[in-house]
Amino acid sequence: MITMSEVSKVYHNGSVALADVSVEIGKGDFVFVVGPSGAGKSTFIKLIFREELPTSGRLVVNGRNVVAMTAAEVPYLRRGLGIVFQDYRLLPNKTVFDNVAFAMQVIEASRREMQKRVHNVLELVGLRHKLRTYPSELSGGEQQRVAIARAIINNPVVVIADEPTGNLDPDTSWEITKVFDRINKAGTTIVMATHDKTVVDAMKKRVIAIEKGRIVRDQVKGAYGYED
Ligand SMILES: Nc1ncnc2c1ncn2[C@@H]1O[C@H](COP(=O)(O)OP(=O)(O)OP(=O)(O)O)[C@@H](O)[C@H]1O
Repeated sequence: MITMSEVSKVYHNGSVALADVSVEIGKGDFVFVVGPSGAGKSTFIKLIFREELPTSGRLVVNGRNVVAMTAAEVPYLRRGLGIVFQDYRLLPNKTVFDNVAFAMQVIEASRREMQKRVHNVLELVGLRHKLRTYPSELSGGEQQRVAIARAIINNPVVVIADEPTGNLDPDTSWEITKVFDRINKAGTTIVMATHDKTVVDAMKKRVIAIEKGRIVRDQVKGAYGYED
């Protein structure tokens, strides 16, 4: 699904965010990316959806060469990815239903099929009853559920999430993690950068730890491994 080979990322100001990273993430994996602040976790996520380009190295995502890709090809890459952020990024003037439906790539789906699909993903994240609600009327956890529904509406092969529980209390963080687990159990690869020790330790999934831009640990049933 994702193959990084000797990937480095140096920002314009000289900051070395990633140095010589090689890693393979396979279909159906559930991976936590952990590490101290400034270690390179967000950069790792940004490279996968080509928000940033590697300075050197090779990166293949869903069979696409992300480095050689033209700007016109980027939407095709992103169509195969679901992306979730810490701050939800919902459209404030659209209802829950419309936020999710808006992201749907309608090829030849009828309106009825489209509605069914939106209802199904909202059911999966536990928000079917909030269809006509606006984001400002939802709690943080509910807003993140909508963002996850939007991320999976096109059946992505991989869902990547950067600190998705960063603004949420511990109980809500756990609920959101369970939603990701449900999506993973249906076959979708999950890559989640997080500072959430409780969640990582409870889930016992693969843990990739990054420090100063380098992978220092890659465990199959890992733990968070830091005190914070
Ligand atoms: N756009 C940018 N321009 C310059 N330097 C950057 C940029 N983005 C990140 N950096 C630097 O690259 C390094 C890695 O940053 P990154 O955001 O990937 O870390 P992180 O592990 O996600 O940190 P945090 O846990 O605090 O979110 C840091 O030194 C950071 O200052």
